[in-house]
Amino acid sequence: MTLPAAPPRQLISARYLLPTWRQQDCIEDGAVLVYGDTIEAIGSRSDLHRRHPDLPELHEPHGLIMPGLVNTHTHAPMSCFRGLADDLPLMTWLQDHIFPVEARLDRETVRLAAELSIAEMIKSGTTSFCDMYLFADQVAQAADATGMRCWFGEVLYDFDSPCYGALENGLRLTGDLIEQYRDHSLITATVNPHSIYTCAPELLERCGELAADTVSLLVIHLAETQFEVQTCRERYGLTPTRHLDRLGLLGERTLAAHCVWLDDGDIELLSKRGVSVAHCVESNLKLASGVAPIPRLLDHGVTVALGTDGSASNNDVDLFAEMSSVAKVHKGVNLDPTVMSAETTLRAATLGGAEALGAGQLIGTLAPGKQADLIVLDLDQPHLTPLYNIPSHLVYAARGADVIHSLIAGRLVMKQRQLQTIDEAAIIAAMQALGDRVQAIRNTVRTSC
Ligand SMILES: CSC[C@H]1O[C@@H](n2cnc3c(O)ncnc32)[C@H](O)[C@@H]1O
Ligand SMILES: [Zn+2]
Repeated sequence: MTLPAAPPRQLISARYLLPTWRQQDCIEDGAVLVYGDTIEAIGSRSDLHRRHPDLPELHEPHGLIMPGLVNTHTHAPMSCFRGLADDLPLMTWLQDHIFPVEARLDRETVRLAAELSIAEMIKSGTTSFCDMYLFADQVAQAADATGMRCWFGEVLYDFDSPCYGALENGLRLTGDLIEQYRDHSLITATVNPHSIYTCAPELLERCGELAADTVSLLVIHLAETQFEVQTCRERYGLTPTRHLDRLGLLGERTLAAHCVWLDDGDIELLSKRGVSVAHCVESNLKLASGVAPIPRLLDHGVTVALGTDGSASNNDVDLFAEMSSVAKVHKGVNLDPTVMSAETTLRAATLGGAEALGAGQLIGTLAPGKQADLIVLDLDQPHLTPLYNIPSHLVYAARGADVIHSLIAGRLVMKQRQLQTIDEAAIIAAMQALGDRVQAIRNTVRTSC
């Protein structure tokens, strides 16, 4: 499918415009003036109409325009393993079920499954995602073909990879991908050591050096389970966070996924070093890993963003569902309904995500000069009526399926819930066929064990 070009100048307008995560910033009968991939102006519809009377306009009289959501931790191709193994703790799930089938993955599967997740993300309001996986160039190609904004990286660990074979090749591949995508406007390559329990200290150090030398984001799973903390203490006498710090990996371009098991010293260290946290509450709940101390991290000034993790541990990539879970879980575990307010949660899903990816100047809010990454929701729905407070509805009542239009860098990638850059029916049919092949692989793996 060829990508439709963005009209040079267009007006997107609706009943409400929420340019940030704050109710006080809401503009009634608002509009966004888009010039190419950039926001030229935001304001009242009547004012922008008066100044630009003849522009093409996408108007939703019952709609809400808001920033596109940012999913900061995904394994997009894991959509092909959705529902394959559930109701297990992380290490059993990974070692006995996921790693064996991943060892037989190929490029075509990764490409198809990544595109399926991108379709699901766009249909639920996400306009940017940060992905770690095998055959990661296929994730980048899927993003490129569909017009999605993406940070991606090839996973690095001590064992051989079905993608690059020996580790040395993986480090070289990562460097090459960073160079290859350096000038791409929507896609950025990152450095991705999997975790402290799959990467030896030497590998972690080399990843830190590569990220520093190439000024790249370093993404890692950190302190996800009690098992990880215990293993790290036994092996290195340190918590996972202090272990990474000793190896020089904690800094402003570090994005740590999960961060469930942190002590006070770890939290202070993450704050001091400027590390951002990708909070994946639904995956952590489903794998029974625990609940990350997000209110305490926020109190310490840590940038908190949201991630869904892969579709095999969530089991979807819908950030609206994630926001609802995030806001409620922390109230429940802290016995305090004031923590993780709707506005705080919405910030984490938008500007927090952008900041975690080093793109706070580019995306995450709607403002002149920023990229035109925005979504439009249909508010004319029973579950969104009446309306007193927009962040409240977005976090506690809205669903991904309420998103009707989506623009990424000024390009309309979904119009009236029809994907414009993806042949949705074809992808679903292909994935159904692939599911049968994955099942066959799984049966082979099981009988050979
Ligand atoms: C090969 S890229 C990513 C790698 O991580 C595995 N994975 C998926 N979810 C998690 C998680 O929550 N913690 C640790 N590792 C995870 C995935 O299966 C891939 O192997
Ligand atoms: Zn993960």
